[in-house]
Amino acid sequence: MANIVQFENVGLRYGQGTETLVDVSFSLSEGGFYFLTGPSGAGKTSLLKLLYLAQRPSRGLIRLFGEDVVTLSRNRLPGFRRRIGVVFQDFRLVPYLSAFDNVALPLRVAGVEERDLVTPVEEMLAWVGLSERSGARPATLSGGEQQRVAIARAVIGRPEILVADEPTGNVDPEMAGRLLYLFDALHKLGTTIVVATHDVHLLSRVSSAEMMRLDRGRLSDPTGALRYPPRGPVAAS
Ligand SMILES: Nc1ncnc2c1ncn2[C@@H]1O[C@H](COP(=O)(O)OP(=O)(O)OP(=O)(O)O)[C@@H](O)[C@H]1O
Repeated sequence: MANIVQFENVGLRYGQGTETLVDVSFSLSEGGFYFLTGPSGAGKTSLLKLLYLAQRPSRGLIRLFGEDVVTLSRNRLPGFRRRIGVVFQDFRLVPYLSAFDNVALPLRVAGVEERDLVTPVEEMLAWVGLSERSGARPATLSGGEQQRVAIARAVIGRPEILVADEPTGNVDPEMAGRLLYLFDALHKLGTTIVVATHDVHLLSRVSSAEMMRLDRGRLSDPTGALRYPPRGPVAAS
């Protein structure tokens, strides 16, 4: 499998302080499933931000889809960002938009015609089990329902990489199981999945996942992702 992500000696420094990420080097294979773990403050969110192009590194090389993205011109960034879906821990749904319109947002931003987006949005809402809640605003949805809207929005544009930051932080174990089921379904379709999590239960449930561990800004295995011991297949709850 080709490398879809490559970091070489990446450093990230916010302001004048010490580096938050130090000499981070790893590569991710296309179609892989990766967990990023490490204690609070280790730099997981910072690493993900580099990956989904919300932040540029202070030094080092980052290649996405085979291209150097550190020196990428501003006008090419949106095209790259569209290839990466992001599920934020706090969902970041637009509060005044319905579930339908939140999921439709990336397609509208990409210029998809209204008549062409109804079917994919409805299919995506059905996939996450929210067909009945299509017209509901985020504030009237449960935390788990909001999260499923966030996932539907992240994957509606068929991203090649899906990044999720602490996706089980706000949901109960049953919801975490459903979430993993959705991620696994996407993984089976060929999407590369990267999930930052503290949730040891989650880590034990994807037998094919590889694990990366950050500690004080350094990857504990600088040569790349470590294979996580298989513990049986993903179970849908
Ligand atoms: N925008 C920022 N400006 C300055 N410092 C920041 C910024 N974002 C993060 N940091 C600092 O970088 C370090 C790593 O933070 P980061 O959020 O990446 O860690 P994390 O591993 O995701 O933590 P958690 O598990 O608690 O979410 C922390 O010391 C944090 O205070």
